[in-house]
Amino acid sequence: MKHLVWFRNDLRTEDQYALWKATQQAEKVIGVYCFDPRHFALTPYGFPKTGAYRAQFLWESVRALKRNLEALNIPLWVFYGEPETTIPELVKTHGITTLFTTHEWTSEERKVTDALKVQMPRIAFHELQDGFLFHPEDIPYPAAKEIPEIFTEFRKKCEKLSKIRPLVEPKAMPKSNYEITPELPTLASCGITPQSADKRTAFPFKGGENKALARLEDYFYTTENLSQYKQTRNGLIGADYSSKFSPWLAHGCISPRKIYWEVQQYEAEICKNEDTYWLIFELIWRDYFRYISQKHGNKIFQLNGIVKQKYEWEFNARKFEKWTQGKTPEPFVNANMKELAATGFMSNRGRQNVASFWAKEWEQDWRAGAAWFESLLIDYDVHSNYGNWLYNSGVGNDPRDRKFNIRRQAEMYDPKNEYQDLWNT
Ligand SMILES: Cc1cc2nc3c(=O)[nH]c(=O)nc-3n(C[C@H](O)[C@H](O)[C@H](O)COP(=O)(O)OP(=O)(O)OC[C@H]3O[C@@H](n4cnc5c(N)ncnc54)[C@H](O)[C@@H]3O)c2cc1C
Repeated sequence: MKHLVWFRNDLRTEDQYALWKATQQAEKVIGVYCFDPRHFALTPYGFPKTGAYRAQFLWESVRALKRNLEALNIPLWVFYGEPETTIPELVKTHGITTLFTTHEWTSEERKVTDALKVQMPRIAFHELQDGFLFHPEDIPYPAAKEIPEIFTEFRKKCEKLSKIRPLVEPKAMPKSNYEITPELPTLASCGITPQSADKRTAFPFKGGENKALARLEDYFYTTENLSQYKQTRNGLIGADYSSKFSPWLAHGCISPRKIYWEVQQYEAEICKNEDTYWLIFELIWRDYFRYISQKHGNKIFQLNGIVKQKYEWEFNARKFEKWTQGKTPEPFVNANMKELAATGFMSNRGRQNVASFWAKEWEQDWRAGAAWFESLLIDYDVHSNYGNWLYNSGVGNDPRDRKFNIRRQAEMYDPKNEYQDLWNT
């Protein structure tokens, strides 16, 4: 059996189900990653779907994956091209019989997978559920339509009735499995001009599995910041107010299960408190939005979202420019938007405020805001981004439908104006 692992948002070797399965009883295993030109095209709003910060992080993550696979004697083929064009050719030249990949269900990803299946009818496709904390087969909801609309209900039932699966390791292949493959296409060939993040960045993010593990080691064991996580997570400045795991999770450089088991170890060895639990709590939010997107499908991209109530929305291009450039009447919103534009990152507190301002204060089409985040964020993840935008815009899973008082938020979370001074002056 000759196996191909098609990597997408799962750029790791440890605890990666598609790779793990592919390396069981295989005669040959190769990997493929495609920088899909459609991911670098312009959105209808006129800015790129993938901006320079995320593109750079992605490129670093793919390069790291290639090295880590090499250590397992597995070659990684990397193309700039659509998977529907490049993969069938690779399958033919390598006599591949079976394709392993992570199951993706959002419409753009689905279209690509389905087109590929049509083109390769003789290839056995294994799409594995991965990237969750609670595996879909282990949750107490047999069908996606049964996922509750209230997060707390989901969390409590999963915590009570589901177990987190142990980690899995791929098998190394014999040396004869390896073949030399071309270097990665450059970012320039994807139409990206590399851009370095502003020195004021909260974190100098670098892509790849090893960097993810290094951050985990640092945040848990070197600094023991995990012991204060719940108290500091609403911070705005610097590396350590929160874990900064999101870009690695979004690209699949680390699995949420790995983080979960590491928290268990930390709790056994160093300290167990509400703060250490809270990181798991937040990872459950991440899972929740994945399940919500499975449940509601394309509704998560639609103006009225998943609620029945209809709001009046407008799209004013001048307001959009002011919001994206950090030129609104609200200094706290401006500081956050400038940080995003200059670094590709923004704190969770900042994201909630700028989203609320755009959608609730100015009552503008929330999808434009979500598209801007998609372009800029290093940690862009379709489920978390659209799920949170729906939530903050009053068309998602927030039973309270809140609007943030931005001035009050700035007083509470930036009482000495340090954050606003950092970005607004
Ligand atoms: C409007 C809006 C858009 C967002 N878009 C994204 C996105 O595209 N990608 C993304 O990963 N997160 C998104 N978030 C969630 C959250 O802001 C980030 O995950 C978090 O700020 C990342 O920093 P951290 O890793 O230090 O988080 P930590 O506070 O250290 O949390 C640990 C992990 O828990 C998860 N998590 C925490 N908060 C949330 C949340 N509200 N929703 C889902 N998962 C969460 C993340 O995986 C995060 O890495 C968005 C939030 C808002 C309000």
